[in-house]
Amino acid sequence: MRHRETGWLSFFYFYYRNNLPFLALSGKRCEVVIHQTEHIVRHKEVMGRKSAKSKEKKQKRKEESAKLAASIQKVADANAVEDPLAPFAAFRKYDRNGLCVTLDTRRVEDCERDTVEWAFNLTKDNMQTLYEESDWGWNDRDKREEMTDSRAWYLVAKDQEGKPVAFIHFRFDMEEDEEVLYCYEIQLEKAVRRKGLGKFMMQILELMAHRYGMRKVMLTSFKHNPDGQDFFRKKLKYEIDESSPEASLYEEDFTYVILSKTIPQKSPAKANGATSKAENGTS
Ligand SMILES: CC(=O)SCCNC(=O)CCNC(=O)[C@H](O)C(C)(C)COP(=O)(O)OP(=O)(O)OC[C@H]1O[C@@H](n2cnc3c(N)ncnc32)[C@H](O)[C@@H]1OP(=O)(O)O
Repeated sequence: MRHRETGWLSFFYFYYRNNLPFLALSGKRCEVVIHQTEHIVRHKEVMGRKSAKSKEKKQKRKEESAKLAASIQKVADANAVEDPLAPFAAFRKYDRNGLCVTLDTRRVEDCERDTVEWAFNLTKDNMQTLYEESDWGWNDRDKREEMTDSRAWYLVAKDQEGKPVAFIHFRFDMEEDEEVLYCYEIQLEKAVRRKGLGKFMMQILELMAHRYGMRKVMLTSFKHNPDGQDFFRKKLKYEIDESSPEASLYEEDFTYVILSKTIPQKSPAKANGATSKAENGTS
C-alpha cells in the first residue's frame, strides 16, 4: 500500500485524510497501526456503502408509498364525483343505425330499484350459461351482491320511452397498486346489439378513465364467449393484461382472460382544467 511504502509523511497524511485520531507511536509499531487503521477505513467504507444502499432503499420505499397514496387518492376523487359523465355532454345521446338512446351515469344507490333488477335479469339471461360452463358456476346471490356493491357505478342507456336497453357496471378501483376503471359488466338487450352502441359505451368508459386519471380500463371475459372476445380484442383492441393468468407460467387452463387498455395520461395543462375535444363535444 502506498502510504506504508512512503513513510512518515504519508502516514500523517493518511491519518489526516481519514479523520482518524492521532496517537504517539514509535517507528516500530507504526506498520502494525497502519495495517489496523486500513482495516478500520475499509470497514468504514463498507458501512458507508451499506448505509448509502439502505438510504436508497428507504428513499425508494418512500417514493413507492407516495405513489400508492396518490393512486388511492385519485380513485377516491373519481368516486367522489357527482356525475362522471357530466364533462361529456356529447356522449349523453346515441342516435345512429336506427337506434336512439340517452345515457346516464349513477352510483348504484341512486339507480331506480327496477333498473337494478332489470340489469340483474339481463345479466342472468346473457351470462348464466357461460358462467355454468366455467369453473365459477352461476349464483344469483353472489351476482346480486356484486352488482349492488356500494362501489358500483352504472352507465345506463334508455330508449325514447325511458326503458333501459343496455348498461355497464363499472368501478374506479385499485388493481395491483394501480388506479383503474374496471368494467365489471357490459350487457345489451338483443334488439340493440350490433348497432355500435356497445362500442360507444366502452368509448365513454375510456374517456372517463382518461378524465379521472385512471391508468387502464380493465375487464374479465370468458374465453368461451366468442362474441365478447371478438368485440373486446378484435374491435376495441383490448390486450391480455399482465395480471391475466394466461400471461403467466401457470399450466392450469383458465376459462377467462383479464383484458385491458392502457389510457394515455393527461398532460399537466389538461390536469389543471383545460378541456379535451371529447369534453367540448368535438370528438
Ligand atoms: C366484461 C364483460 O362484461 S364480458 C361480457 C360481454 N357481454 C356479453 O357477452 C353480453 C351479450 N353481448 C352484448 O351485450 C353485446 O353484443 C356486446 C357488448 C358484446 C357488443 O356490443 P354491440 O353493441 O353489440 O357491439 P357494437 O355494435 O358496438 O360492435 C362494435 C364492433 O364489434 C363488432 N361486434 C359486435 N358484436 C360482435 C359479435 N357478436 N361478433 C363479432 N363481432 C362483433 C362489430 O362488428 C363492430 O365492429 P364495426 O364497428 O367494425 O362494425
